[in-house]
Amino acid sequence: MGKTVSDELRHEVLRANLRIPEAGLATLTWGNVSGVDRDAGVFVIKPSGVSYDVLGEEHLVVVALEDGRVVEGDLRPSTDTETHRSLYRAFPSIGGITHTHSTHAVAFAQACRSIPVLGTTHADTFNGPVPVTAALTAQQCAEDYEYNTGQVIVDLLGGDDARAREVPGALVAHHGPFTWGADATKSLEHAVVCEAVAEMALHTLALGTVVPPQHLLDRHFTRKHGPGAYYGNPGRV
Ligand SMILES: O=C(CO)[C@@H](O)[C@H](O)COP(=O)(O)O
Repeated sequence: MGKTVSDELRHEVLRANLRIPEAGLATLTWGNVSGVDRDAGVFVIKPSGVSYDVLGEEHLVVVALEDGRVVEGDLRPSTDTETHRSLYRAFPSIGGITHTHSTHAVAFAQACRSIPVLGTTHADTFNGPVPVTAALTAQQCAEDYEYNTGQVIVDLLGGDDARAREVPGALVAHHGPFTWGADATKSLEHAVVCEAVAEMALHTLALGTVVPPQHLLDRHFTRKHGPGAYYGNPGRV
């Protein structure tokens, strides 16, 4: 079978995966990045359990958006593959997805608290708190757990693609952050920002929170992304 995805997409997905340890976002192999080719109806994702220091383009796995079948690749795709697939199918603007277990974002996920907007660093990327999902139900865990891990994010955002563009990430309760973007590279960059603002928020909350003025937050988001509807309650956790 000929190659199902471009060399460019493979290279971009590999590079984004290798930036997970470079950015200090993962312990062991606790993170994965994918990129989608919607015209081909597939996405490329990191194989499960493969260490970043041996990861190569030849290890990446190509998966069908429609039903999750492996269409190319010899290794088992990431355990989070169905979560990625669930998000790609719900939000058409998403071109890439990153999942990590980065320490400070996971702390908020484990506390079931959103990452509040406490400053312009956050507002530059996320037009609202990085929200946290409800915990998966026993049934959601028993059936299609990984797909449902994506569905709780979809439910959290109301399936709203516009909101997914303005707040390109969410915390899965008791688990960790998923971020996304126009491509794999942007999704990784959003994962870096998510972890950075989670750490900043944790320190700010310890010092005593001062809710930033809305006009300041709006100015920072809109100067980079254009006008948008502001979601969420600034500073409320
Ligand atoms: O969320 C999890 C585990 O809770 C995963 O992200 C693993 O930490 C990485 O799994 P693979 O991508 O190696 O299958």
